[in-house]
Amino acid sequence: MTAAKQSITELYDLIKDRQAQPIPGSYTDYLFTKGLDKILKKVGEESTEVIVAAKNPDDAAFVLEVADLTYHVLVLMVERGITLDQIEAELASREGKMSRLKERSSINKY
Ligand SMILES: N=c1c2ncn([C@@H]3O[C@H](COP(=O)(O)OP(=O)(O)OP(=O)(O)O)[C@@H](O)[C@H]3O)c2ncn1[C@@H]1O[C@H](COP(=O)(O)O)[C@@H](O)[C@H]1O
Repeated sequence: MTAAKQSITELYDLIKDRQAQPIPGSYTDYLFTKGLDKILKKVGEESTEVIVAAKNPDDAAFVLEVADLTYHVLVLMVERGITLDQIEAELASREGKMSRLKERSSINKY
């Protein structure tokens, strides 16, 4: 049996749907109702949780935190009216470009 998957696009569309047709009591509706500051606070919290989880050997906990952050970033994008197409276009514009890798001097002054 293959594991169920939800694509980023499916989740984005579901969140957009929740914005257009709110379901009172749903967590997504709660975030949209609270507004940008609350969504930003959650993105900040979830980012920190990803960083902490990445330091630990528990892969399942790390995956869970990355999924939480992904969901909250998608809510933020919908709130700001940014589409996945815009992100994909930005990523595509970088394809094939040489990264500017060069020796960097070590930082020894604080
Ligand atoms: N992917 C997610 C998802 N990831 C995380 N979360 C919610 O994010 C919250 C994060 O938990 P926290 O403990 O940090 O936050 P909290 O204490 O519940 O809330 P705060 O008071 O801190 O805001 C939890 O309530 C999770 O349920 C999500 N809620 C919804 N989705 C997806 O969105 C779809 C629509 O969900 P509803 O909006 O609930 O219908 C669902 O089918 C899912 O696919």
